[in-house]
Amino acid sequence: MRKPIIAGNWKMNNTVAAGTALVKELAPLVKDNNAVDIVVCPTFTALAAVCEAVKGTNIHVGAQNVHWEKSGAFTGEISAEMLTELGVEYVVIGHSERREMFGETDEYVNKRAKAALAAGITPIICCGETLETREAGTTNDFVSGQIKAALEGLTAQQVASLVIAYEPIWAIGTGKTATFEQAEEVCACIRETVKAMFDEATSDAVRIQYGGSVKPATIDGLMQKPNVDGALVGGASLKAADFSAIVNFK
Ligand SMILES: O=C[C@H](O)COP(=O)(O)O
Repeated sequence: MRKPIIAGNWKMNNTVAAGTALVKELAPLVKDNNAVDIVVCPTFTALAAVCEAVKGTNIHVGAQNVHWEKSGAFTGEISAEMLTELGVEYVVIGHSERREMFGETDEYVNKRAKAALAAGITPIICCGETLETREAGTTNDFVSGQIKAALEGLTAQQVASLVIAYEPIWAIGTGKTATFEQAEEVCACIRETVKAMFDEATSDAVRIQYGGSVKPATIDGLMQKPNVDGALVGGASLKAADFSAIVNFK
């Protein structure tokens, strides 16, 4: 049985003050929920303060990116060790915004995932198609290709421990959630891809989230789908009332 995981990707939102205020408001609203792994992913600058603010709660902290090298001349980058030092347990890797705006490639995604795992951080590996790809009818092939590249060279044990987020690009920040059936179809395809690359035990264990305009009104239906194990939430994770309603789905 896979434990659901719901993560809030704050993207470039929330200062230290706003981020700590948000988790302090969120904590009492989700404190009795031990059925879900709850994660918030602040900006780099707010990580230390948010890690401190969630101590003693059931909220975990993720970063939004990580570099694959341990240290060196990589201006503007952050290593896995710098994250674990703060208490960061998860990292979002290969988000479509990074792929579209910051030159993120499948090769980088793979290197980041390996570095995170080596440091004991759980990667949340993002994949998802554009509207053009969906309309061309090649979504499953495209997403499957992203997953094969991202997981190349990892062990079955590592893959079983990580999280994959399926986020159709056309549904991100647009208010257009994929239908529950569309989400399920691609999440099932991702699980099949993992099974073909590794084995059934690994594909049964890996957790797959859906992301893209997830709201309190849509989470219950999504979570009823057998291959959807949680959500990666953007906009709705910025309000404690909305995010807690999503985390506390029925
Ligand atoms: O990482 C989160 C996703 O990009 C979803 O964002 P959204 O919920 O604002 O559509």
